[in-house]
Amino acid sequence: MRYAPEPEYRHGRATRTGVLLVNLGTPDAPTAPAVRRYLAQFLSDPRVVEIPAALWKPILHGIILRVRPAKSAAKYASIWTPEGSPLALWTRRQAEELQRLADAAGEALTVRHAMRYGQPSIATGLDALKAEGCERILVVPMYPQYSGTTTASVMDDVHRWQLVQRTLPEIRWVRQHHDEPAYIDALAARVRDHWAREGRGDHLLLSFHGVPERTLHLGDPYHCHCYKTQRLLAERLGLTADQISLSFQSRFGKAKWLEPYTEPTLQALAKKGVKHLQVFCPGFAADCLETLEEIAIEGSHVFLQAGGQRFEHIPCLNDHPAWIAALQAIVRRHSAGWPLQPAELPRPAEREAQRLQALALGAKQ
Ligand SMILES: C=CC1=C(C)c2cc3[nH]c(cc4nc(cc5[nH]c(cc1n2)c(C)c5CCC(=O)O)C(CCC(=O)O)=C4C)c(C)c3C=C
Ligand SMILES: [Fe+2]
Ligand SMILES: [Fe+2]
Repeated sequence: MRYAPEPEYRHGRATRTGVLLVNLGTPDAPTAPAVRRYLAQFLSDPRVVEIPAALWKPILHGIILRVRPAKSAAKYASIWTPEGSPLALWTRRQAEELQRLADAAGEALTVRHAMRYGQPSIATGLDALKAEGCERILVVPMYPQYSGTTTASVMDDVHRWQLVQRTLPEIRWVRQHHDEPAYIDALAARVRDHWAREGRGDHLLLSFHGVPERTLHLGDPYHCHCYKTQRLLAERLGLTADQISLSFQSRFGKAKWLEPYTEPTLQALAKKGVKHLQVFCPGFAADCLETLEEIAIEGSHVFLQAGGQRFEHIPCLNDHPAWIAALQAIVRRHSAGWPLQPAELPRPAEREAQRLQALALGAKQ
């Protein structure tokens, strides 16, 4: 059959609005086989690697998936928690906390989380929301800065799910939130919290995930979004141009990626005389391998080796209350016009009228 079976349909039940928070995904375990499964799905996505499949598949299966899983698994092992991968646990917690805020406000929202690669899948999340009576669903890719490599891929997967639905919910999505005031406020609150505990460093470096440079020339707005986030955050924190800068991390492969790269930037800052460096990753909604291993562990080594004296990684937004409140604001704005209150029950006066009508009908028979 072409279409997935519809959930049991109940007449007259209250409909709800669903929210699906979607992040990238992460392996199930810090082991080479689990990382291989994850990377095979991730790196086969043509949105992520824009090399013709005939050229890319032999490289992916012949080289990358033989070598990288063991190396990456060792890195994952260094940041793994008793509750699993940090990215998985923070994303789950973000959905739980947003649900709690909606419940407290009396809003008929059902919040779930999903992962673009690995589990829980986007299809599982959408199936569950539909089965819970959500006739309207807001998809929130947890990427503040839009990129074809990430945000668009989430929507590809949502569209694949839609192709096999007989009854479609109304779907909206948050394309980007890199300049949303509530997001900038949450970033500023996170940095100020850190300053209150550790003091203010000599310099604040914002490290964003990189993408191949050619995507910029082909029209991807990611690079501009990162710079705008930096400008707005600097304004909100009252930092001048020499107190804050931006770099791009996590380069993959041989091609040129967006510059400046994070690693040489860390060395250059130390050489320039920055003693106390604080690094913050506003492009990651949750701490993950790229922030906890690449920045907090490796980045720290690089900076100290180059002559720096003190290095701190400022945690990502994770479950910071200002960020959950920002998510609530983003959801409210994007669901404007959708009923967020539970479907209204008949009011007493209407019920009385119905009772009288029923009596009158009965008397006529
Ligand atoms: C191969 C190209 C890659 C592109 C393009 C890319 C873009 C991109 N990624 C994120 C966010 C995350 N990436 C993470 C891990 C990760 N990224 C790549 C490759 C590309 N990313 C790889 C191969 C990996 C896996 C780890 C490794 O083997 O090095 C993560 C962390 C996942 C976790 O489990 O913790 C995140 C988050 C963004 C935002 C982005 C484009 C803007
Ligand atoms: Fe990545
Ligand atoms: Fe990395």
